[in-house]
Amino acid sequence: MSETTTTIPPENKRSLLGAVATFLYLIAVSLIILVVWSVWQTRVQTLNQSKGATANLALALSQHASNTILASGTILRNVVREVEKNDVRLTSPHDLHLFLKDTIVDQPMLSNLVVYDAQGKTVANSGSRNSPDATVADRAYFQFHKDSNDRGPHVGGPIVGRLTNEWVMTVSLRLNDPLGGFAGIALASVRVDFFRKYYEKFDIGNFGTILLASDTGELFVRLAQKDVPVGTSIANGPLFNEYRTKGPTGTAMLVARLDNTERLYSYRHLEQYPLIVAVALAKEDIFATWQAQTYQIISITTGLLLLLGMIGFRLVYMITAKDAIEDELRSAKDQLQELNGELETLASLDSLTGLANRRKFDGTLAIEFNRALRNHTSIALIMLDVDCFKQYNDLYGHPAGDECLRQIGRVLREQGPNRATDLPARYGGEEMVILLPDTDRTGAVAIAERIRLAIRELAIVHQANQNGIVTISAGVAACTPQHAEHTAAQLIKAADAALYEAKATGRDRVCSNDVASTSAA
Ligand SMILES: Nc1nc2c(ncn2[C@@H]2O[C@H](COP(=O)(O)OP(=O)(O)OP(=O)(O)O)[C@@H](O)[C@H]2O)c(=O)[nH]1
Repeated sequence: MSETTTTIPPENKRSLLGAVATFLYLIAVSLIILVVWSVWQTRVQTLNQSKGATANLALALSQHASNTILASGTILRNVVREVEKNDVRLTSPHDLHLFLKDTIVDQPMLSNLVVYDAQGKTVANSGSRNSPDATVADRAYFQFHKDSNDRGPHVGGPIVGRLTNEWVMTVSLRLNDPLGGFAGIALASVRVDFFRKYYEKFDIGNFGTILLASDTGELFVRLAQKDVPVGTSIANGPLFNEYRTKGPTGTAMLVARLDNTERLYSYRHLEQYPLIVAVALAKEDIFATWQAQTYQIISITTGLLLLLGMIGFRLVYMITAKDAIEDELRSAKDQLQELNGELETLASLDSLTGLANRRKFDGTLAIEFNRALRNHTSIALIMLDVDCFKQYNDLYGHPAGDECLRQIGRVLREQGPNRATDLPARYGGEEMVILLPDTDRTGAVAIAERIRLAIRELAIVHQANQNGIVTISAGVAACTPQHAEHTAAQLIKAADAALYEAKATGRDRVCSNDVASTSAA
């Protein structure tokens, strides 16, 4: 029977398991790399978007501050024009007050408009209160205009307005007398609160901040959770360090000293005025959504990795189990083959004598006869029969007869075959045969004679037989088969005829015969 099951050598099984483990490991590592990469990319994107948003807002707020100052400057220019039409010293304070009062209407950013003379004393203001003895000669903006011919607006502060008592940013212009000499200043007080209210409209998260400061570091506005007084100096803080080292615009992640919070700052120095605006989003706010998404992704990835691990274990288990089942099947098949072999042997054996049975003999005779026919070799057959066996049974009983046949069978097994192809068999009853392929008549007769003597040597007592012991008679036939001339049946017939002759001529002897002479007869 041919082997049909495909068996996998153990080293191949090990390498298959190794390949499965490596494959799953690579999938897991790739998944982790992919997740880390995508999480990192999202973080970079989030940071870049925030950088863009804060930079844009800083630009918009710097524009707003510039426009506010520009508008204040335009108003002041009208005042200057009005005052310089005459000498400031000749201007009527009452008329000027009315003019200033008219001018400030519909200007919510301004808390006051004032005209000061060359000594820093108030000529007129837009408000109802006046302090004619008070002087601003000590204020920096007054000193600036006194010392400079510059006719552009000067931005100062933050200061608390003496008349309005509120924090303001000052925008001022120089007044000249007709000869070009210093005649005083016109000043607009821009409410710090105006900026604050505007900044409050923007969403800067829970911990973000917007600030407006002079470029020397004094705060006008700082919109944040923790309140810081107007006028506080942040000149030595990280934002101004950044501004001093990196230039007029920039973006940086900094930790504020005022509240110890890490923020992404975008700052911008106004192009024309000595002011800096900065917008900052807290790192905590920027990455809040990213962090939540990252936790979700990590949970899903962990789930996927666990699933992958379970699939891997299942796969390895299945491969191992398949191997075990294959091993079991193989061993069952081997056992089955062994049993089949045993059954086949049993089916071809005679149970009493242990010789081949009639079925086996018939099959072997057909095969060997054809082989002899093809190869032109001789084939011989010995047919032997126990002498007076009927009397033996009658005398000693059937069981004794069986035992006698068993002993004769053993002699045939031990003495009969010279070669592997020789076949001793029980032909039927107490008749036995020995098939001798590639053996001629002389050789077969010699074997038959040897067996006859060996059975005599058993010396099994048989009172009813001549000599008082069990003997056999044997008929031998042989031939070199020729096509269309000889058959196996003829060989049997010739051997049987020789046996008949042995019996007829006195038993305990071997007679031989030719197949040809038989078929001729
Ligand atoms: N005990 C036993 N006897 C068997 C067995 N097979 C055949 N016999 C007996 O063998 C005897 C054969 O007797 P016969 O054929 O008359 O010949 P014989 O008595 O041997 O006389 P010859 O052949 O002329 O010498 C019969 O009595 C069968 O019953 C067997 O398996 N066991």
